[in-house]
Amino acid sequence: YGSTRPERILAEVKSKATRGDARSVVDTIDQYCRHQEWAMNVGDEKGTILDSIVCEVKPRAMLELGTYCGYSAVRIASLLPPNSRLITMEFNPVFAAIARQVIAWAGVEDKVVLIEGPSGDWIPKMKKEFGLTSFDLVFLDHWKDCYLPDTKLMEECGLLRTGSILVADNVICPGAPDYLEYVRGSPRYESKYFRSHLEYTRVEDGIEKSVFLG
Ligand SMILES: O=C(CSCCNC(=O)c1cc(-c2ccc(F)cc2)cc(O)c1O)c1ccc(O)c(O)c1
Ligand SMILES: [Mg+2]
Repeated sequence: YGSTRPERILAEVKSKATRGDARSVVDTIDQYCRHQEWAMNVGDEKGTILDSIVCEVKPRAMLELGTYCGYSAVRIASLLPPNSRLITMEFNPVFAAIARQVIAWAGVEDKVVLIEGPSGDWIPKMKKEFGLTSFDLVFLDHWKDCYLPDTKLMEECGLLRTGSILVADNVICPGAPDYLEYVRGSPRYESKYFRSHLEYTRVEDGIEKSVFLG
């Protein structure tokens, strides 16, 4: 039931996942999207790659571009050390409203700040709005043709420091060719491709991890 896919995902979480248990929220969404209806969460396979990077980096300040239903926000927040923050940005108010409820159900709302609006408007304001110096880790999972312009904007706004890490979903499917060419060709990045599959399918996709060298 529910009129939109995100509403049906939220309904599934409320009926099947244990309140306050982030892992059960993640597993419930994966189960639903694998067996009932596909949705554009990073998913379990690529999610495991993301988990390993989050655990390795232990970010104090992390940014996610593209919240959707909050699946990866919950996944990431459950791994963050105490007094670390994930700022997650969603353009679509309908997605944001659902994500807030999924994040609350998982009990990670004290680690997640969800902001709504276009990334191009928000990125120049982040330092002032959040008292930030830079992001330790950025997860790009929003419009694929925004990966490159937003990366350049984050560089220009001084939101990346030597060692900041960019993790990009969907670099093969739907694909972000201009972004890939940039981070792989630029002397300012050290890039690595993690081969995987499009969430819940056998279609090839992958995650690109790029370290900003300053
Ligand atoms: O949806 C958006 C943009 S943000 C979501 C970006 N993410 C994707 O597009 C995305 C897509 C796919 C994918 C889709 C179809 C396929 F056949 C194959 C792959 C997979 C992913 O993992 C993704 O992350 C939005 C914004 C503002 C609005 O007003 C609005 O209506 C919609
Ligand atoms: Mg994605």
